[in-house]
Amino acid sequence: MQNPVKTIKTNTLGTINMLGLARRVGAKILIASTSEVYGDPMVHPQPESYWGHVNPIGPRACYDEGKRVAETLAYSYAKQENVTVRVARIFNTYGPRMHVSDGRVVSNFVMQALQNLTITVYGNGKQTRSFCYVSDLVDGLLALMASTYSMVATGAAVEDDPQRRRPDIAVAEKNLKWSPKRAYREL
Ligand SMILES: O=c1ccn([C@@H]2O[C@H](COP(=O)(O)OP(=O)(O)O[C@H]3OC[C@@H](O)[C@H](O)[C@H]3O)[C@@H](O)[C@H]2O)c(=O)[nH]1
Repeated sequence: MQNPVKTIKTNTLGTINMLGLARRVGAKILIASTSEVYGDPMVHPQPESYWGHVNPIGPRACYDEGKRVAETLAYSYAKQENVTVRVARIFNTYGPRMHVSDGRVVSNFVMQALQNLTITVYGNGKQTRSFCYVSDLVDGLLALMASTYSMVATGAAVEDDPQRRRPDIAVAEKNLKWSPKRAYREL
């Protein structure tokens, strides 16, 4: 990632600006989200109901978390401000008119093959992706914008209440020599 700070600013502040504009002019707004909201997923294939497995401070975090915040903003504006939002989680898309230095795998391999350069397979090459041809993506986005379907939840307040929380404090114990002093029974 070339510019992590600009990446997260664009995804957060940029989305706030656009959602504010949509509210002002009464527009329906499409949030072009990403499969990256699932991080390195533990569930395959990934349904919309899956919350993901994202490293919040990893090298991709500004993009992944920025997009997650963008989705949160969209649904918050929908619930609180009645903005009509549609969120599409776009997977790896390819097709004509990709920029030669886009950097994604399909255009990289095509450019490398055309220039007789070595194909750059990152890592062990065992990773997989689902690729979507650009016209299929456009068809899907048009259908989404034309539909009345929205994922805005209307359930009870406890709908995403975490089932378990318990911190592993080994790192703080080792590096900070910190551990909690008070047990429940003393309070
Ligand atoms: O030259 C390359 C480029 C990429 N790769 C590999 O190919 C795989 C795909 O990587 P890409 O850079 O094309 O993109 P990704 O699939 O990770 O994400 C991209 O498409 C999906 C969208 O949701 C994301 O927003 C977008 O960044 C990765 O495992 C990557 O390591 C190579 O082996 N060589």
